Amino acid sequence: MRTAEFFRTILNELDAAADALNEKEAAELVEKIVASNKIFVAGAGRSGLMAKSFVMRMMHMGLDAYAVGETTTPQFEDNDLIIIASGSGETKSLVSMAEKARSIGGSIACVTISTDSTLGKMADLIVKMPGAPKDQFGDRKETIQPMGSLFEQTLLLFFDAVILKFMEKKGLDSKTMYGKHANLE
Ligand SMILES: O=C([C@H](O)CO)[C@H](O)[C@H](O)COP(=O)(O)O
Repeated sequence: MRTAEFFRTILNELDAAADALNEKEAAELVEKIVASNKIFVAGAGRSGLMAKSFVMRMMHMGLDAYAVGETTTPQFEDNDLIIIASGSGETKSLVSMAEKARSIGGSIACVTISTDSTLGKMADLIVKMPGAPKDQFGDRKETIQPMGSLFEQTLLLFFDAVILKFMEKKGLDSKTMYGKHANLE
């Protein structure tokens, strides 16, 4: 297949993913972000990279948002929210993190394919994503892509859509947000 055909196949997979998104869950996540003091986002591997891009845009919107694990990330406290992105919902480091957050008393949101997973069951708020988890266990037909690629792409686009919802709600625009963009690059 030509590269452009693979590209189109990926876009078709993402098109189907958009149709499968749950609007109510997305709206609840936006409300929870608005209501929280600090917002922490966590994920491992490629899911973690998508999580970091979300944190960056939240910072551009003026939110007190952090990626877990950075040297400058502060304490999680009981009025805070942690958003955990995990396709499988079983990544061990994230489960421990959720347990710690639970013991502190803050809220846990989980963006995952696997709502019945350990993380899914621990979460106060779940956003279910379409797609296949990275082990692609069973006879999966959702994607031609390896491992969790479709989930990770969906995550990036979902988070960008959440940013647009937030911007609409708060009357923000790109120009204002660019005022907070790093200028020591
Ligand atoms: O890096 C990853 C891998 O390349 C899968 O495509 C995953 O994002 C990482 O292993 C975390 O997994 P999940 O917690 O199941 O998202």
